[in-house]
This record gives sequence, C-alpha cells and structure tokens, in this order.
Amino acid sequence: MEKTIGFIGAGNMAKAMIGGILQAKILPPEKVFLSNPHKEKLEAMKKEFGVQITLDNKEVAQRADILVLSVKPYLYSKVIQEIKDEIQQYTILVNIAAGVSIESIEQTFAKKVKVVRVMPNTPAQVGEAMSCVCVNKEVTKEELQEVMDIFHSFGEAEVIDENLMDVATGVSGSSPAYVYLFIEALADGAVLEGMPREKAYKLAAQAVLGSAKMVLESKEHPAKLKDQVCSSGGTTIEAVACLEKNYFRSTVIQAVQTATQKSKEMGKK
Ligand SMILES: NC(=O)C1=CN([C@@H]2O[C@H](COP(=O)(O)OP(=O)(O)OC[C@H]3O[C@@H](n4cnc5c(N)ncnc54)[C@H](OP(=O)(O)O)[C@@H]3O)[C@@H](O)[C@H]2O)C=CC1
Ligand SMILES: O=C(O)[C@@H]1CCC=N1
Repeated sequence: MEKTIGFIGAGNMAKAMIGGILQAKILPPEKVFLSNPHKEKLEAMKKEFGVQITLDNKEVAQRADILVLSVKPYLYSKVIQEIKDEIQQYTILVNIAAGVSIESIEQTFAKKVKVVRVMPNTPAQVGEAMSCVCVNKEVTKEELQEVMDIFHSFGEAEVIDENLMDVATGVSGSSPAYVYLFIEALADGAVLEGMPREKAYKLAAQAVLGSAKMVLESKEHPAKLKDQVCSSGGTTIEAVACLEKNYFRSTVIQAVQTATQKSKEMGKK
C-alpha cells in the first residue's frame, strides 16, 4: 500500500491493529506513525514494532494519509480540536470509538472531511479481528476499498449501516471480554476437578476456537452443532441443562443488550 497510517493514542486497540497490520505486511513499520502523551509507552511500541513515534499528535496528523483516532471516546473532541488544522482534503479520519457518530465528528470541522467509522476488536493482534465499517459521503469507493484492505489484513471486515454500530459493539467489539470470562470459567472448572491450570487454559481456549471455526466453516445452525455433542443420557446434556437452569443464554443476550444500550447512551453525550 502506498499510503501512510497514523494512530493517535498508543493503547490496547492501537497495539492490536498495529500488530495485525505489520504481521500481514500490508505496510512497513516506517509508514506507521504513532503518538501518545507518555514516552515510555511509545518507546515500548517502537521496540516491539519499529514504528515511527512522537509525543506530538499534530505531527502524526500531518504525516498520516489514514489517521486512526485510537483514544477513549471522551477525548475525541479534545484531540480533534488539537489536530483539526493538520487534516488535509485527502486525509481519511478513522473513528474507532464506541458511541461516537460520524455526524458528531463532521460537526467539529468547518470543512468537508472524510470519515470512516469502524468497530474493530482486539483479536486484530492475531489476525482474527471482526471489524464493522461505515463511511460518510466524502469517502470514495476506492478509499473505502483501501480502508477495507487494511481491516481485512488482520481479520474479517464488513460494511454495515451506521445504525447497527451500537449493536456491533455489543456483539463483536466488546465480546472478546465475555469470551475470555467464559474461557477463564471453563478452566476454573477444570482446575476444581484437578487439572493443572496451564493445561486447563489450553483445553478451554482450543475448544472455543474449534467451536467458533465449526460455526463459521460448516455454516450449520449452532443448535445443530450443539445437538451433535449432546449424547442421549450423556455428560454434555447434563452440563447444558445446568447452564439453562442458570440462565446462561439469557444472561449472554442481556449482556449484548446492555453493551449496545451503553454505546447508544455514550453517543447522546
Ligand atoms: N479495547 C478494545 O477492545 C476496543 C476499543 N475500541 C475503541 O478504541 C479506542 C481506544 O481504546 P483502548 O485502546 O482500549 O484505550 P486505551 O486506554 O488502552 O488507549 C488509549 C490511549 O490513548 C492515550 N491518550 C490519552 N490522552 C491522549 C491524548 N490527548 N493524545 C494522544 N493519546 C492520548 C493513552 O495514553 P496513556 O495511557 O499513556 O495516558 C492510551 O495509550 C476507544 O475509543 C474505544 O472505544 C474499539 C473497539 C475495541
Ligand atoms: O469497552 C469499550 O467501551 C470498548 C469498545 C468496545 C470494546 N472496548
């Protein structure tokens, strides 16, 4: 790719995306720019990835063709005010913040600006992200394609309507955390039954990975795949009955709903 990419904010999501981009070799580290208020964090990122670092957000805004605002949502307006004058006609601003709409970003600029809104997730770091993307009307088809190429380089990416961004946050942006809780709990159960902890994490994580792959690759309904595991009068149906009794599915449904509502509320502020 000819373009440069910049990240303002060197936190969890920037690290995951930079890791994914460099692993996929879609851009060399010299074309990746990164700013953050703390030098130690920047130096650690330079050491790990070899990217270009600076304490100055404006410098990243000047050097990036594609500029990812990877700060917390409440800092968006402050950072945009700071870098506003550095944004060129060709700059593509990438908004990855939960609850921050395209319109709210457009309103901060007194000029036309290209905005891409994305909800990625941290498995970007291992090339297995799910990223949901939408754009404003200033972004051309070719530019959308370039942005999609970046997000495809570290996982799956899909264009969705902006009105689905809050629920995309609930079901994929936030959900790695729910899955880690599940893996941790599976492993705790195994430890309780006498398995060494490291082995328990491996068995639990591989079972989750394999099951997810089955859903994606077999294209079967998850209920059918579940039925294939549940032998009549066997072990699994006992565990499934226990999960149902304790509102497992209902709790997960409510968790997705809660995250979605929170994203909507954040967008109203
Ligand atoms: N984490 C996730 O799984 C996902 C996050 N997102 C979105 O990504 C964005 C970033 O989240 P995440 O990476 O988790 O957050 P982090 O807190 O991990 O990272 C934010 C970074 O921004 C830095 N920062 C703070 N103030 C400034 C500033 N004025 N200028 C430049 N950098 C600054 C922080 O620096 P320091 O800590 O050194 O003060 C920190 O390194 C959020 O908007 C979030 O909604 C979207 C999808 C998934
Ligand atoms: O918790 C958050 O608000 C961010 C957005 C999705 C994942 N992390």
